[in-house]
Amino acid sequence: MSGTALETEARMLRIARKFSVNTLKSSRLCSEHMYFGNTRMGVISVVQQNCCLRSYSSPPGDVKSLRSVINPHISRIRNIGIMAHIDAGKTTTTERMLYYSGYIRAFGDVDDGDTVTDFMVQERERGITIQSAAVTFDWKDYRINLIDTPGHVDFTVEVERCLRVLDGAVAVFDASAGVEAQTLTVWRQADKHQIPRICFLNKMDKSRASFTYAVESIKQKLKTKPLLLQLPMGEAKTFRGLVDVVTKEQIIWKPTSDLDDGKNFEQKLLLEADDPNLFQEVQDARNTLIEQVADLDDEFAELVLGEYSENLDLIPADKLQSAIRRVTLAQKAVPVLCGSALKNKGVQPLLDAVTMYLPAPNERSYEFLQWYKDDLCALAFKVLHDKCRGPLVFIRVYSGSLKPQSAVYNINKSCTERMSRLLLPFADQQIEIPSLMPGNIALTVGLKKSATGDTIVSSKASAVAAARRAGRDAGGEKRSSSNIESLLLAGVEIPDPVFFCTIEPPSMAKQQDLDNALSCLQREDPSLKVKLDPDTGQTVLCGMGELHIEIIHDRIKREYGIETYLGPLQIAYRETILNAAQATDVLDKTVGDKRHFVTAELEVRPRLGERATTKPAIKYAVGVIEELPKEVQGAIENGVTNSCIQGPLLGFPVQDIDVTVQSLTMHPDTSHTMLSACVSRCVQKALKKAGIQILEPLMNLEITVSEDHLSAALADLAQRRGSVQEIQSRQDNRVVIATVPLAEMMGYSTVLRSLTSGSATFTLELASYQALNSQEQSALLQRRMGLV
Ligand SMILES: Nc1nc2c(ncn2[C@@H]2O[C@H](COP(=O)(O)OP(=O)(O)OP(=O)(O)O)[C@@H](O)[C@H]2O)c(=O)[nH]1
Repeated sequence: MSGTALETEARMLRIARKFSVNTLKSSRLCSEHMYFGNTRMGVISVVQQNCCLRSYSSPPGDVKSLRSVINPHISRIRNIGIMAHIDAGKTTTTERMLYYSGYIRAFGDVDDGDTVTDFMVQERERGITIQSAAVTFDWKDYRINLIDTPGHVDFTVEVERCLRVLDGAVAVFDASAGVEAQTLTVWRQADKHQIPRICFLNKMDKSRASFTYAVESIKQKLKTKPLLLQLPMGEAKTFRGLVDVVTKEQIIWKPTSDLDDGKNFEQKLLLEADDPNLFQEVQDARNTLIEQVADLDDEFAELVLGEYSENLDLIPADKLQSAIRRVTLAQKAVPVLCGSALKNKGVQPLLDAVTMYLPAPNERSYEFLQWYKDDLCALAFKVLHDKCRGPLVFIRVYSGSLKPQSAVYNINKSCTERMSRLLLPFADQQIEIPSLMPGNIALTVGLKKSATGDTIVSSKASAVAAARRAGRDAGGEKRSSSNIESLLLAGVEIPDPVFFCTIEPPSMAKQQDLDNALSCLQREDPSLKVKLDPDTGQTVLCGMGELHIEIIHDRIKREYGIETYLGPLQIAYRETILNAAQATDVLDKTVGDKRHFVTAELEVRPRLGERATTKPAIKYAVGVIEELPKEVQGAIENGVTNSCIQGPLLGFPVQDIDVTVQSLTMHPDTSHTMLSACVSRCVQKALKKAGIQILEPLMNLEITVSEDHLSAALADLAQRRGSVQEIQSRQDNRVVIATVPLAEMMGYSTVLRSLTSGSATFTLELASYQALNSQEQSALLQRRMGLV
């Protein structure tokens, strides 16, 4: 056998063996990743041969169809996210989806730490999803790109980033808890991105599961119209199946004697004789559904009032399904399904609903796409670091196409990069493909500078052409360069971190390694910020929560082998101004034979009533902007933005200010760097004059606690400057809704656990920034100066 043939066979054996492994215990980041050949032909031949190796284990049933579906028709693609509160069952549901679609031979168990999508060591140990993992699989004739998103609020940015590339989402609920805090947060994020959703009431087998309660909480808390497409047959211990309200078919899972994997179920029309009460319930539910849909969809209303007005029973299932699809896509209502992922019930109908009711990529509209026409526009939405192949970047293509071995241009980084390979992330395998078409998602190899959230286009010329179109189509309105840039970007808004701490390597010799590790981690996770403390020269980590920083610390140790020391965790305060103030600054420097001369006059003003932002609004007095070339404007904007990164009092970011450039004169030889420096100094002067107010992060806190421990939790909250807004009942528990300053929440999880014997859970989410009173502000100043 030739060397190549031997290699191919070895590869085939490895592939076959890998499919037969029931549990995927090794970390996939370090494991050898297999390629199915470099060319399309290679893909076909290896897959065909592999299909013959049935004695090892059959590969996923549909792998052979890869030949025809490397780039399925856009209408057959579903880019779907699964979102929910922590522990609602997203990972378990994903595993079941992969199993039923044939991409894994046995499902993993979150509790045993062997799932496919939770693959980082920390995720397996802690049983939570930290980084969203994108997984591709086929269900019937559809390509599903599924993204499992994290439930912990420290990783909200991960959720936001995923929502950007999704066309639809499945919201998973614990049927015994209904809508929980994090679901609400993610739901709002999905509203912001206008993502059509379906709801899956999971855990119907749990002792306190209640379909009615969960539906009611969706109605009340999410302020949406649930469309009940299924009714459960039994609840808790008696939960055994579902009735499809649209088709009136009952689906009952029947375990075989040796296996209860949920593959075996009976689907048949529900007859009155089977269960008269249930039959009537389904009949009523179908009529209600028809009325709801007719209220929301004119086309369907015509059918109901016309052809079928005499007998609603005669409305064909496919007409009702099409109407449900239209109202779901228009986000006028949300289909609701139910099941138990753990007990293997309800996941196949959920997959059918995903393909039936959620949109294809071409059914969504994205504003930025109009500027690209048919040119490539893609978004890098996730970066992984593979020890052998370097950074792997997950990309979604919106328009145009992507090919391996080609150069692409990153708008955010203003650089051209070369991409060597394109891979489809099929379950835990990656399959090399020759091109990626609009609407699809893939992994790229070779992009070294691209980070999560970057927009990728075919070339600089294409970016310039798009910018020109965006500027030209502005309808006479003058847009600043940063406005045009934001129009072109498919990127994600990253909230500012609320916690920070210093991080030190064990010795100076390891500093370089630590810097490398941190820059890799930052490319993966843009919510992690790293900066250098200008006074002490120490590296500072800024993150979204205690858990976030803890995980980063852990990953540096495990993945990069560096034992680091973290300083005490501190709060990321903000600074703002109390009054308007003006300042003038003059820079006059001669470097070599060049004279750099600038005079700048600026005014700073508090911005009222808008969403808190650290991005200063930059304005120009009448007559100033007309005279300024674009590059000079860019340098001024740079200077203003830089001066707001570190406020004059404690060095925290400055928020909510307007800066007006009142006059500016400069010598023609002046460099842009000198101009920025002068503007920056002038803003700092004005800020100092305007009076600085320190702001602290105020958090929304939701504690779910049993009645017996409620008073202990409330007493503790009072000590933390907490303000209780509402106490709700949720089944046997109480839910405390409060706001509390983040500064009072250090180590809260440990305290709450001991106060409530581990029975309470909580979620914490940034609400706003509130002003410290003068006593608190001077106490903080003293602490920061080391006086107390
Ligand atoms: N009774 C019951 N338990 C379930 C069901 N689905 C999941 N679980 C359990 O609920 C726990 C959380 O499940 P996961 O799948 O990790 O939930 P998740 O939403 O992915 O959690 P995070 O990634 O941490 O946000 C595990 O102990 C599961 O075994 C279900 O249908 N019924």
